[in-house]
Amino acid sequence: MSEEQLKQHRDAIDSIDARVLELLNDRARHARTIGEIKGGGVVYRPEREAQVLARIKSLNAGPLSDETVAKLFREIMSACLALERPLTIAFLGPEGTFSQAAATKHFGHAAATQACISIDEAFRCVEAGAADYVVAPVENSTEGAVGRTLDLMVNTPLHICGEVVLRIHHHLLRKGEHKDGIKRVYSHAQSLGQCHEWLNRNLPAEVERVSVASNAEAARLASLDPSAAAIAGDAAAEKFGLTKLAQNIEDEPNNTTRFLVLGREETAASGHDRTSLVISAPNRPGALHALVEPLARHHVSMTKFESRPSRTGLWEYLFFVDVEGHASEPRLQGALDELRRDAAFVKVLGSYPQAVL
Ligand SMILES: O=C(O)C(=O)C[C@]1(C(=O)O)C=C[C@@H](O)C=C1
Repeated sequence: MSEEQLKQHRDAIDSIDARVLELLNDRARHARTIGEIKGGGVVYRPEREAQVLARIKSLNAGPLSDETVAKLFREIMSACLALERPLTIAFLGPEGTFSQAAATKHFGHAAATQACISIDEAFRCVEAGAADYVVAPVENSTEGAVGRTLDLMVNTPLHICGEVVLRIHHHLLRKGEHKDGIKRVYSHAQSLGQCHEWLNRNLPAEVERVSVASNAEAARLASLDPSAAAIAGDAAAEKFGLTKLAQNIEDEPNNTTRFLVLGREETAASGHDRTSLVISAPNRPGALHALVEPLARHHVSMTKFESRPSRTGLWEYLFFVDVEGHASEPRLQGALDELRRDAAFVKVLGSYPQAVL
């Protein structure tokens, strides 16, 4: 390509950038006015954000991929929302955890993130109004449910307002380039589980596996201890200046974690929603069948069913159920009315848009 052709295309890009900039600020002015109309009320509208992103994907004619344009618009909306009022998102810290990556994926980079020492603390922070939303892991495709998040949802006054699905890549990290002399590997118990086979095959049996509060904490400890390594993701590696001795060491190639977003308000229907419930059945034959039967009869499809001891000291279980649709839809209302009549305990944890990104 000649210099002349190159210049022509760069001139075209310069003039397009000027138009894009003008349009972005036009959009931002509208968002700021919307913020004024909201008059100090709730600024974040998950159902509207999901609709904007879904529309952008459906309008997209390429060559940029649907995923790429959605990510760009995610950031544009994040910046527009920050003009209305900047949000603070509580997550299980320290900085560099997958929970923080999930928070940024969902709210964009204009939202501030607040590291908390535990999932309990992150919930409390939002319940007390010290942060706007909490992002908490709820299930991993390899390791299953995150029990603490499920337990906290039973009693919290917060409502689920969104979900984030994050692809999880783990790396073996260390200060320095050498694999020799590793005496222990730090990581979160879930991550040690997700890399169990790889560790068996690649590290001597005497290397101790030490579970710590988070992957980022594991990376911090490994950065201080020359005889240690950590299993953690990219963000933690970067934050603590660790070298990747081995990449993508998760046993399951499609290792993903689903996070829930909770806030103090309920969310309106977006048209493509999910509802999470927790139900408990009396301990008698056929009780469980009686719980799910109304869902089938009202044509409500179930996308998750998870049981968990109720922690009352009795031998009873709670069932965490996800269904398609919003609790305000008539078919779901019908099923919920029947459930409330028959079950020992029913709580709607929230209706929220299904993940778009
Ligand atoms: O539509 C709104 O309510 C807005 O505030 C605008 C906007 C956007 O940038 O599109 C920003 C924040 C909301 O969470 C949803 C959408």
